[in-house]
Amino acid sequence: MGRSPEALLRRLSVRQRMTAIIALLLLPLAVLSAVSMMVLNEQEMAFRDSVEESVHGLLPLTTLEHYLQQALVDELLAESHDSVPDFAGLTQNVDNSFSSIQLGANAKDVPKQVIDDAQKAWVQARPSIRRLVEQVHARHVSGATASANTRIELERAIQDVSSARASLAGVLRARYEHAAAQRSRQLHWLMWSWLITLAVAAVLIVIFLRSLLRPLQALTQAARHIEEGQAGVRVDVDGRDELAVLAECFNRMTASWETTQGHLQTEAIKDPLTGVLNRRGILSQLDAELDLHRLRQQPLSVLAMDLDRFKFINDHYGHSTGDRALTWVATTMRGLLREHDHLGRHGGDEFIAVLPNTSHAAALEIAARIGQLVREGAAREAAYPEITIGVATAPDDGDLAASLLEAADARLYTQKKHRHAGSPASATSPPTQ
Ligand SMILES: Nc1nc2c(ncn2[C@@H]2O[C@H](COP(=O)(O)OP(=O)(O)OP(=O)(O)O)[C@@H](O)[C@H]2O)c(=O)[nH]1
Repeated sequence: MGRSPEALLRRLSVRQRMTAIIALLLLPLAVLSAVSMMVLNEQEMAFRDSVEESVHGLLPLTTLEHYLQQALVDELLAESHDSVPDFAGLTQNVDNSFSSIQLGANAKDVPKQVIDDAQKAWVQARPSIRRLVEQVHARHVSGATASANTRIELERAIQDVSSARASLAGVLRARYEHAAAQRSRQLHWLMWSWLITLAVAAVLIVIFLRSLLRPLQALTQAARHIEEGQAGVRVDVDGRDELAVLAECFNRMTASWETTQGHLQTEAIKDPLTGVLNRRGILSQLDAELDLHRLRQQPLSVLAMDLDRFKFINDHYGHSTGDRALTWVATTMRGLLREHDHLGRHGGDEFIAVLPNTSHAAALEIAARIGQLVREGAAREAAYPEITIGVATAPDDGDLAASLLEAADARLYTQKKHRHAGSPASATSPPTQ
């Protein structure tokens, strides 16, 4: 697994990982939400300032321009329904507007030259406008008409106010566009921040979930393999988390189960008295060796063995002496046979030996050696039996367990018959007999 992020994560427990993942997700999301709120709030305030600035800057100039134009139209008669504007108030608003724009100019959002030009236009126009407003006011009170000079002055003042208003509108538009561009950058920045945070969160969640799912999948798969009967199934133990502990337990449990199963399987095919294979074990080995024989086309021999006068031993020396005799015979035969030969107790005082890759002649020799060893034992010890052996070989006697055992049994009982009739036959009779 190496030192992948998943492997590093698995050094922490699942509980620690969950806490870390929640902290890692919640912290940036909380910070990002707070920053987003601040940015949006700031943008709203900037927008409100921009509107107020437009109202306070442009409205007085527009009012003045409108008033002077009205005065021109009325030929300075000042109609009774048209009131004189509060010049001082309007002037103050325009001045405030310029000073706030200049403050903003420090932030370099509008070229300074543009603001200076607009302010110059306003400063130039202000005295004459003031004077005109006062004149109009005076005439309004007295009802006098305007002189030609006043008209010219009035037209010039209108021009000055109009140019000041246009300049101011340009400044405000430039400021608005600058602020709008900034807002758009901020929104982009916020959008990317959210996207990156969510992408990182998604990657973290995927790594976290994989660090949980992978070991669970490995455990599930291992359990399935065991269910299907596979042996030696183990899961990799990575990290130090709860799932690693579970994997370790699983492996220990599987190993112990396999050991128990091995013991049970061995016990199931073992003869508890003699330690050689029991009937089931020897027949199953015979089947397995016959499969190999068919595959490799090598001869396979079977010895069917029956102890002689065993009933007599039991009856005269007791059952436990009979047991000892059985064990001695089994141990003697096992010591004589090759390691890959199989020996089993077929039942009572009957034994079967399965000799892979053994010709009939070789099997007869082995049978003769067994017979001789057992006879020697019986000669030494009165409570030991003798033995009769029938030999059969595949493929000459067939290549099925039943046919081989039948042939070996038939030869065994032929010899037994001869023995009981008092003319012992050779244990090494050829299978053709
Ligand atoms: N001690 C002991 N005796 C057993 C065991 N299993 C079977 N027997 C006895 O083995 C004897 C087998 O009978 P037989 O095959 O007729 O005995 P035998 O005297 O060898 O007869 P032949 O084979 O004709 O020579 C019986 O007396 C069974 O009770 C065992 O596990 N222990």
